[in-house]
Amino acid sequence: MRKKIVAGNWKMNKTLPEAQTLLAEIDSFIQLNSPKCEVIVGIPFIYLENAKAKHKNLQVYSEDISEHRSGAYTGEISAEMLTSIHVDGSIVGHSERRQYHKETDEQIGAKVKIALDNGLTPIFCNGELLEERKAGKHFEVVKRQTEIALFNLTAEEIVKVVIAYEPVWAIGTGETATPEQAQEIHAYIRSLIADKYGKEVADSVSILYGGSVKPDNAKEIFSKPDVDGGLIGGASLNVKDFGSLINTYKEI
Ligand SMILES: O=C[C@H](O)COP(=O)(O)O
Repeated sequence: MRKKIVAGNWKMNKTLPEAQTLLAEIDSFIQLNSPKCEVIVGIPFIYLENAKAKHKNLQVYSEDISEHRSGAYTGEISAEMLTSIHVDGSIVGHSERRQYHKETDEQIGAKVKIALDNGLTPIFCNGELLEERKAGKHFEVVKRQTEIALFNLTAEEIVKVVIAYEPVWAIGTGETATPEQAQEIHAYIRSLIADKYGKEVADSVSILYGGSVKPDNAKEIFSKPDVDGGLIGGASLNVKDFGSLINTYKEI
C-alpha cells in the first residue's frame, strides 16, 4: 500500500516568528489528531535548521536543492548541507523554479539524483502550462518531464521518489483540475512508470496532486484511486486549512 501524503509548500512566505508559530501549531495538530496520512512541510531554507531542531518528529523539506555536490556555486544549498541539519527531503522541479529560474528537465533530474544519493526524499514536480493543456499536449509534456528527470534512476531509487503533478494553470489561481482530470493524468504517469519499471514499482510510487487544493475540494480529489494526496501551497499557510486537508484522510 503506497503512502498517502499531505505536503505543504510555503513558497516565499512567513517571517521567522510566523514560521515558528505555524510549525508549532502543525506539530501540535499532528500530536492531537493522529493523522491517517504522512504530513510534510516544505519551508524556506533559512527556517529549516530551527524547524528540525525544535520539531524532531515533523517531516521538514526544503523547497529546492542544488544540482551540484559542492564548490563555487554562490547562493546554492547542497544536499549534504541539508542532511547535516537533518532535513528529510526536498521539493524539486516546482513549476515556479522551471518558470522563473529556467530549470531544465535535465537539471531537475540531477537534483532528484543528488537528493536520493544523500538520503533525502525528492518530491519531483511535473505539470503542463495552460497553452499546452489547451493544445492537448499535457500527456506529451508530462511524459517528457518524467522520462528525462526520473527514468535514469534504478527501480530501487524511483520507489523512493514522490511525484507531484501540478498543472501550472491551477497553481494559485483558484482553478483546480477536476478530480477526473487529475485521475486521468495520475493514472497516465503511473502507466509510464509501469511500462519502464513494472506494475509493482508503479503501484508503490505516491503521486500527489497540486493546484488550488482547499478544504472544500480535497475530499473529491484525494478519493481518486491514483491520487495519493496533495502538494499544497496557499492552504498550507494556516493550520486551520492545512489541518482540515490532513484530516480529509480520516473521511476517505
Ligand atoms: O506547491 C504547491 C502548488 O504550487 C500549489 O499551490 P496552490 O495550492 O497555492 O495552488
